[in-house]
Amino acid sequence: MADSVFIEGLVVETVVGVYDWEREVTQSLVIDLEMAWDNRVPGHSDDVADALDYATVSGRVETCLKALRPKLLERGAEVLAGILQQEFGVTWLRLTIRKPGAVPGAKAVGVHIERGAR
Ligand SMILES: Nc1nc2c(c(=O)[nH]1)N=C([C@H](O)[C@@H](O)CO)CN2
Repeated sequence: MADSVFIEGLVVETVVGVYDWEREVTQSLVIDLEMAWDNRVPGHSDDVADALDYATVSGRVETCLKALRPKLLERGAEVLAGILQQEFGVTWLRLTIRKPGAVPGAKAVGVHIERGAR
């Protein structure tokens, strides 16, 4: 089953970073997320209760990162993956967190993680 629900380019403003100055400001993170989901069920019922609601997930991602204020992008990614698996029942996910402007000369830097099995 190769179905999925995705979120692309979700911008979240939060405190993030390992350096002292970074703990005093907010910076933008850009989230891309793909989550395995059987879309046949909502495809037949036309009921959002059967779907993985990308609006609800987006809100949870934003709330989590704003509260977490991680030092490392890896920490943000790992915590988000756990929430998606435990709270939303996502069995497999691929998550990218980009930190635009973190390295002068690079468009963005960041991390990719993949967790679970399809
Ligand atoms: N693999 C990582 N490397 C670095 C991170 C990170 O989150 N993961 N963070 C920093 C600093 O916070 C940097 O973004 C400040 O510009 C450095 N390396």
